[in-house]
Amino acid sequence: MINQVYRLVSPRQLEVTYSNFSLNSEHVVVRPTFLSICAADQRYYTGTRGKEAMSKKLPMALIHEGIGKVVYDPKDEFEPGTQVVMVPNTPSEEDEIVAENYLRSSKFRSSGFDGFMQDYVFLNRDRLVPLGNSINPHVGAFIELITIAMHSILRFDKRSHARRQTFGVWGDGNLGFITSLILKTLYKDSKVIVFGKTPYKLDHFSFVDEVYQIDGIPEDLELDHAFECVGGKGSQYAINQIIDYIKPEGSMSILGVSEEPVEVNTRMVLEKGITIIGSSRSGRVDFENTVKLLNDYPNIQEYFKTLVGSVNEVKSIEDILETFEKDLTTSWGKTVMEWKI
Ligand SMILES: NC(=O)C1=CN([C@@H]2O[C@H](COP(=O)(O)OP(=O)(O)OC[C@H]3O[C@@H](n4cnc5c(N)ncnc54)[C@H](OP(=O)(O)O)[C@@H]3O)[C@@H](O)[C@H]2O)C=CC1
Ligand SMILES: O=C(CO)[C@H](O)[C@H](O)COP(=O)(O)O
Ligand SMILES: [Zn+2]
Repeated sequence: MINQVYRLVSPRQLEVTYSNFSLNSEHVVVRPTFLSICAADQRYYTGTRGKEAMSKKLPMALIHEGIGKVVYDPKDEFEPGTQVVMVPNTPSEEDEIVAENYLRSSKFRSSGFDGFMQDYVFLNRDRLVPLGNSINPHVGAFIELITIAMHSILRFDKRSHARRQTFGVWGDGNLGFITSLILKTLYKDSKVIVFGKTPYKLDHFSFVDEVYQIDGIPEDLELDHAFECVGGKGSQYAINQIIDYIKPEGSMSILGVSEEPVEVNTRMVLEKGITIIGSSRSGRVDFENTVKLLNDYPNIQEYFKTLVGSVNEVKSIEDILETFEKDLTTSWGKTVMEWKI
């Protein structure tokens, strides 16, 4: 079977390549339906990912957030038409301590391994999680980003001390929204405070207890634990502000990706005995937990719908380019592609 793969070859330049796939293999074949653009895809698309990574990882198909429908399963375990979310992390070994997304041998789609911008995606059987019919497909498109927050909260829960009166979340964008919403859902008795830069964005966080602009935080404010969901240059400022406001022995989860190393006030990390928890990507179990969360708390989906920035029909390479450019100029929410190419 000839499959068309839409690969980024250099910044802002895509090419169609044709790859041959055997239907007799073990892979389940999925037709993507709704895809969503991640900040990581934009770093490759615009070429800001850094020269070395660009030359090492390109050409490749972008996008690691998406859902689709099964079109062919050689073992007939998935009915054709089954709605599934695709897991971008692809492990090749198991470890009893190290999770699949931290194994250096794992491949991650749209990071040196073809992502979901293809006519058909050929996936190992365990890289699909059935969605059922009660999940809105526009929200479904960015389930992978929800799994990132779920994964980091699970890591935090296992590693932090038990006092959870107040959580701080830095970042008034997509990941900050998702993380604070899940914290508010899972830790009902805890206070969640969001810290951001833009009043218009902070207005979307109607479900949290308090929001502050980062230049107007009360001096006596204190937090038990905090999540950094900023990334880029802003993450240095956010991390150091967290160190200032967190109580001794609190945990700080870092999720934002920075291209350059950031300077951290290690003296105060030591003096306060802060636990720093790095968190990257997610694995199958996080997708299962996330689908369960969306089904267990139908109300949460209503909030996630407010994170859908736009839904764009994609029928050609020009449409892909237009959608990536539109995403760059969008200040709020996720850019979703309805994949009709
Ligand atoms: N660990 C992981 O596995 C994953 C990490 N990420 C990373 O998480 C980061 C956030 O992603 P996403 O939410 O989609 O991006 P967004 O751009 O939507 O969100 C970041 C937000 O933080 C705001 N901000 C900037 N500086 C500060 C600051 N000092 N304090 C508080 N807020 C600040 C930004 O405002 P403004 O735009 O005005 O500067 C923006 O609104 C990115 O680096 C992304 O790559 C994403 C997915 C997975
Ligand atoms: O977005 C992500 C997961 O959803 C990760 O941040 C992304 O995979 C990082 O990868 P890269 O090293 O290619 O930037
Ligand atoms: Zn991502």
